[in-house]
Amino acid sequence: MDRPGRVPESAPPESLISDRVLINGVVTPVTLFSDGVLQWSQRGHRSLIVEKEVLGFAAEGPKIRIRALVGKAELESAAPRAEELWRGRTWCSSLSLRNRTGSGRPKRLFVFVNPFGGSKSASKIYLDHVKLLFEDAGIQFTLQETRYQLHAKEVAKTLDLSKYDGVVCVSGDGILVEVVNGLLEREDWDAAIKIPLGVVPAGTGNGMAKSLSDSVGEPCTPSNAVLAIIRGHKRSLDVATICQGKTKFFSVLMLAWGLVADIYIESEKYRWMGSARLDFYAVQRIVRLRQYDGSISFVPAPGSETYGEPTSYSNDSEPANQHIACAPNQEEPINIRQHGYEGPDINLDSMDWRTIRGPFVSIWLHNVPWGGEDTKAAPDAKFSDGYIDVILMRACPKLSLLSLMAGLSTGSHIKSPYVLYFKVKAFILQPGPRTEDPVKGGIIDSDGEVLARGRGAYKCDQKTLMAYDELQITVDQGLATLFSPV
Ligand SMILES: Nc1ncnc2c1ncn2[C@@H]1O[C@H](COP(=O)(O)OP(=O)(O)OP(=O)(O)O)[C@@H](O)[C@H]1O
Repeated sequence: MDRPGRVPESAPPESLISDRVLINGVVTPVTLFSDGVLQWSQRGHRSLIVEKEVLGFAAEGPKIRIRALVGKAELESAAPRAEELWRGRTWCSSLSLRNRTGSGRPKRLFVFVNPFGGSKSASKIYLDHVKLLFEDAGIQFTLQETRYQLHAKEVAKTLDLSKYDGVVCVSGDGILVEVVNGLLEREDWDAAIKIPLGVVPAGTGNGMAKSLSDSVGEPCTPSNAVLAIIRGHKRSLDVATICQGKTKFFSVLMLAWGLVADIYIESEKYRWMGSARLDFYAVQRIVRLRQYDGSISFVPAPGSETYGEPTSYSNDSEPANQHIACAPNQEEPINIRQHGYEGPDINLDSMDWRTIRGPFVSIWLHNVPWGGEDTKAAPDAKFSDGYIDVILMRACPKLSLLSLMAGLSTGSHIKSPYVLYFKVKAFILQPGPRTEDPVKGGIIDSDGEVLARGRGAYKCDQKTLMAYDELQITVDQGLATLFSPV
């Protein structure tokens, strides 16, 4: 608590309660003000903003234990220490009331931990940061380790949400996406999707956690993410519905086709390299650059109307069977859901569509600015503007492409003359074959899930949710809710 006291303002807040109490054995005058500042004198003026810095209180006989975060170093490293012992039950109830009411702090949370995500550090992050801070904040929580792929989605589909004030994912983005898909596949999806979702970065792809922390200029650390959840601030998040006929996937981060998808997915074979695999494989792909035929159509957001040529809406993505989807190279169809959210209720026919024809190097759609902790893919993306950002790359000299890819960490790639960057309300992707090898198709990836693999693409014998064919993407503004630093 080594901070100077409050800077006096012209109209000072009222004192709610004031007393002389024992702090670490020393009688000290303390005041709680109406703006939530707790101020005392001990070797100079010192203060705490109750709603922001105090995690919790506990009455211990005649004493109160206050648990607070004290200083940046502790905030970034580990759990805070229990700080001071104070006297008086009136204080306890005043502080608790201040701390709990109005701020929307969660009291009961359901916590997923993926022990196998990223560098397998989620369990340690849970023990070192999440568990301790939640305990200090007096939050009750239920822990669920994910045991297999899609386990989190399964649990989210049936969880009794009335028992919780939020669902937290100690993982990469993959578990968050599973939870969103699970919630939206419930019959009560419209109530279920309102539950606030928290992300504590513990995977390889922590794009959502990074987007949240960067929006307030904080480092993307587990402690910062946990504190944001404890404080209980919330923000809305757009959800994109990707559909092919009746098959749907709900995305909160991104969709990639072409170079970016090829780098993410094909570099899996170099997983042993850690995150360096992406840079290593990106250079390989740029040296032997592929281009893809195909086209995109979109409803531009205001300000993006000059991109592409006018066209009319047509949706040819209707597989024969209404409840199954089957990629052309698969023998067995994948069963899909029959209940739940069907996507935003908008009349696409009546909208002004535009189109751009390939060949393309890459098509990348982004919902939030960061695709990972080092990838500022869509610098202008907003959590809930109701639009998706499109980053379109055309063929360009290899050196320019290398410098463009290097600019991904700062977002400067969008200034390249070979990149088009604009916002859309709805989007249709018609993926085609590689220009230099037309018997081969590409990969379509959304939020880490391979949605479709074309003929001859990497691991094209594996099952995918959709066929390498036309996909339609629509955005539902602010459908989901996130715990957020502000
Ligand atoms: N016990 C488990 N064993 C194997 N895979 C799991 C397990 N639990 C969850 N998964 C899968 O791990 C994937 C990655 O999850 P997570 O969100 O933690 O990390 P990521 O950063 O998105 O990806 P990764 O770390 O794998 O690159 C998810 O798709 C999830 O289905």
